[in-house]
Amino acid sequence: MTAPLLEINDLRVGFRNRRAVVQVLHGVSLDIRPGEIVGLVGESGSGKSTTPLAMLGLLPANAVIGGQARFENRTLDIANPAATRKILGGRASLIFQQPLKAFSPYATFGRQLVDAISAQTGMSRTDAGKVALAALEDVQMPDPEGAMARYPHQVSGGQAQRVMIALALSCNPKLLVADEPTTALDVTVQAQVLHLIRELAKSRGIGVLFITHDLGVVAELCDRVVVLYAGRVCETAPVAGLFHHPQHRYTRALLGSMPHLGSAQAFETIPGSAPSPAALPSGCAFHPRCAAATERCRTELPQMVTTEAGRFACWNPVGSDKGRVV
Ligand SMILES: Nc1ncnc2c1ncn2[C@@H]1O[C@H](COP(=O)(O)OP(=O)(O)OP(=O)(O)O)[C@@H](O)[C@H]1O
Repeated sequence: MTAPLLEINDLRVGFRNRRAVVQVLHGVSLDIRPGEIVGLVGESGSGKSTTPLAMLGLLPANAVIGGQARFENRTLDIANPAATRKILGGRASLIFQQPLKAFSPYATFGRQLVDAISAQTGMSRTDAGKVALAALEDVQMPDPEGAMARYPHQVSGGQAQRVMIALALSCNPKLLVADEPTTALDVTVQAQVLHLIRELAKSRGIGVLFITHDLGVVAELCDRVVVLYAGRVCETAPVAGLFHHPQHRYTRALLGSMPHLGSAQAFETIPGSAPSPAALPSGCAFHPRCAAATERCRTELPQMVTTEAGRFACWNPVGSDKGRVV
């Protein structure tokens, strides 16, 4: 197996407010290999966005960060966002949900791409223009030359998302963080953008961390999944294994809450709501919402168990229902 491009161990993040530090991530570990697409899923507030922002050195000044990270075999000083940015700058790119927020409405895409590429690489504007055009061709932008002359309001949401991906790819990143990039798109355009991300990751060996709350997208796109609950990884496994044999009760509940197309089976809702980081339940944070919770779940934090299929942290995993843990 190839060595990880990025490894994060025991990532802890808190946000300082006037009275205290509210802990939001409690020791998140994950890795991403070249060409691998890792999905990061979880409910709102579970820490999906905080994780990559910490990895990229993009958290605000009130963040208190701890843990270890390595990128391309170099140790990152994760507690020091400026030092992390220095190493990752130009090696990692971020795309997010609202592409139009990445661009000024007052300048053409061509001008903005050329500005960004020449600022990042020191290239002349003429050379940066050629790189920009090639990047628009790589993302299969219809009429790439025409797109260079267009303003952001003159293109569709899907096309703006392609330009943002072109911008992200123009610095030849090794790592791409995609934070819900297709949530605002209609389903056909969403499928095209997912296909594009997969093709680019595989052909260029880019490691992708894809953040989403949509398990359908994960099934279509990702190689491996990391499930977050209340700032902790509760399960991680290759996508097929996780969908067919989830171990953590929360993972199973999430899968059960997916609508099944063409199936008469009603989807289940997860009772209650995700806890606030400032008031986490004792033991397993999911226990108040879990029908299979035991006394141990209420009092003791579950330890991470590693199996051939993946890792999970649950005192009473789904596999134990059949008398065995797979
Ligand atoms: N700058 C900040 N200052 C204080 N608290 C923050 C800050 N950024 C995030 N948080 C808190 O950290 C927790 C995790 O937020 P995060 O945005 O990572 O969750 P998420 O899983 O991405 O949610 P969503 O799906 O809604 O985007 C939330 O409780 C959020 O309020």
